[in-house]
Amino acid sequence: MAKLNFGGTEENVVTREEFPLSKAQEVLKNEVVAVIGYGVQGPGQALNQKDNGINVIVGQRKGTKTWDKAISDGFVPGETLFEIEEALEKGTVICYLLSDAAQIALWPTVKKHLTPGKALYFSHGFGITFNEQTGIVPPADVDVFLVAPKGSGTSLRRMFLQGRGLNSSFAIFQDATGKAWDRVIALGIAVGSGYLFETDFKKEVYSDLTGERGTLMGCIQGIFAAQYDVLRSKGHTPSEAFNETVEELTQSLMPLVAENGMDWMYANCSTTAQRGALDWWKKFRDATKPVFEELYESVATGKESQRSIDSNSQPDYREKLDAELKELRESELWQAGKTVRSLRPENQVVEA
Ligand SMILES: NC(=O)c1ccc[n+]([C@@H]2O[C@H](COP(=O)([O-])OP(=O)(O)OC[C@H]3O[C@@H](n4cnc5c(N)ncnc54)[C@H](O)[C@@H]3O)[C@@H](O)[C@H]2O)c1
Ligand SMILES: CC(C)(O)[C@@H](O)C(=O)O
Ligand SMILES: [Mg+2]
Ligand SMILES: [Mg+2]
Repeated sequence: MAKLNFGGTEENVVTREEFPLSKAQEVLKNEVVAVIGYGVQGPGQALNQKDNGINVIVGQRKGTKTWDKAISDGFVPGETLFEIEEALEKGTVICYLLSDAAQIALWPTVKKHLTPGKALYFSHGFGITFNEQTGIVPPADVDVFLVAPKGSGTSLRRMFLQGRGLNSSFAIFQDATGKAWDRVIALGIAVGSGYLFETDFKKEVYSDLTGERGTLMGCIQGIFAAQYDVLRSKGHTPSEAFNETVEELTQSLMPLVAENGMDWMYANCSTTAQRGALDWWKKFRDATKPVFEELYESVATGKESQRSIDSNSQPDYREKLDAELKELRESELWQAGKTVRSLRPENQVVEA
């Protein structure tokens, strides 16, 4: 494993030079990788493995939309697409990619098929770390590990098709066969990871739940809404408020941050903007830090995982989720965004 220096701290990272795809194919040549669940990560990971020449099968409930999606993605019923229990029986590696809440209900069935020497693969530390809430306690004679792509399953697939990889975390919880390391790294490469960063189950789930509730998703919507509301209340038009809050950020400035860091983005803006941003960022940090502390505490005490389990186990959770997403979509901010997005050249309808 390569040791890389991250701002002064050395960490273990597996690179594709060290563990090329040919090595992953060799390690997995006698394995049947059963991907259970075909939501967001399922398709990305299953298709990337298929394209990488891995013997991958999908386990889904027949008659569901996702079963049909797996067929349209090229999985063949009876050959590479099976009912969940059949796939569990055939698989030597079980990639458990149902939603975290759904993993609880299916666990007794999965456990039944975890015969000695098999591997149980997660893309999250959730089920194992919060096992008092999930009841997921694997038998001692199977390998248990995770590869958690740090991004959406949609991005995992898109970046793979572009010939790039998405960074993933990996962790081993249990090495029963003595081969867990080779197996997890081979799977990490096979699902389309660029680089694999070492962690443990608890750290992965604590950071992941914090990140998605925080800067990645929850916080960003919160600060967008706050700035947009202030601009609107001061008489700015929706388009001006949206452009100044979201469009410029995603289209112009974040790509610069992604390319070369925050200071470089700042340096490519006016001295006026730089002065203001340098004066104000610490105020925003100090205002939000207590909220992040509260969030981390809520994750660490198991409150967030319990809330996720409770709400996602309701029979009508999908309808409730859709209603909340609709409220967001129909808010003035995102309706203004829809019109602004339609003006991008790639979204212009060309008159015949
Ligand atoms: N979504 C992502 O991009 C992402 C990224 C990194 C890690 N993860 C992790 O990967 C795993 C899978 O996440 P996901 O977002 O793909 O899952 P998801 O929420 O999209 O659900 C996956 C599948 O579970 C099925 N499902 C839901 N309830 C079910 C039930 N009761 N019985 C049987 N099947 C049921 C759904 O139909 C779907 O096919 C989770 O552990 C998640 O935390 C997800
Ligand atoms: C894509 C995310 C937010 O990183 C993932 O953690 C998820 O749960 O979907
Ligand atoms: Mg997550
Ligand atoms: Mg994540």
